[in-house]
Amino acid sequence: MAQSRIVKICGIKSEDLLEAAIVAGADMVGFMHFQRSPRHVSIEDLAELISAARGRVESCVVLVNPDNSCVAEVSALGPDWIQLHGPETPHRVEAIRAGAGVEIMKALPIGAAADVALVTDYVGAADRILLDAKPPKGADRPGGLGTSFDWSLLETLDPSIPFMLSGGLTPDNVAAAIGTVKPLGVDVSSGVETAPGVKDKRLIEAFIRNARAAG
Ligand SMILES: O=C(O)c1ccccc1N[C@@H]1O[C@H](COP(=O)(O)O)[C@@H](O)[C@H]1O
Repeated sequence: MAQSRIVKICGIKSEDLLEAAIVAGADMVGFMHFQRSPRHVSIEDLAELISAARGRVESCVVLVNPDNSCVAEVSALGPDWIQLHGPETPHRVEAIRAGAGVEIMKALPIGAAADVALVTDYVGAADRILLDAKPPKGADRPGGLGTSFDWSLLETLDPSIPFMLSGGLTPDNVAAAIGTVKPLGVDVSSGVETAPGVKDKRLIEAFIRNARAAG
């Protein structure tokens, strides 16, 4: 039987919103641990959120170019996944994966055909690939900016590579994204918020409903 499309709601900061995402049918939730993000949560809050998610929905902690002590501290909390959203090389991803003992999702920025060509370097280094919009020069963070990229760039990607899609997805465009790109899953943060870092239950429900309806 074909696996249904994975829907990830990222940047959750409270148990209330975690509960809303679970009830709405999310497969995966993401928690940011990156000081410059408006969705940053502390290690103490991560511990609470991961334990509240355990056995109900897959949890994923998003880190940006973490050092080994950060990876150890986060993996000790027992998330299902760590998402690496910085400039980590394939070699560094492999090293983190070997030491962390949790599955690793590697986010890769896409802005041009040359970025698509780099994706294969990470296949085998990470357990899953996430393709996100390349941030503009001077952006203060590498993701969570609510900007999308030209999905037609992915026409040159090896079709045997499974990947999740993110970058500027919203309840209004998620069905078109799924129809066009046919990703393994979709990931959203800004598109289910009313302001940076402020998630909205109704937008979360609408995103999941529209993603499921797209098949
Ligand atoms: O959300 C952030 O602030 C963030 C900071 C640093 C790295 C990644 C971040 N977010 C992730 O970016 C993608 C796309 O987000 P959006 O839907 O375009 O807002 C997603 O995985 C976020 O969790």
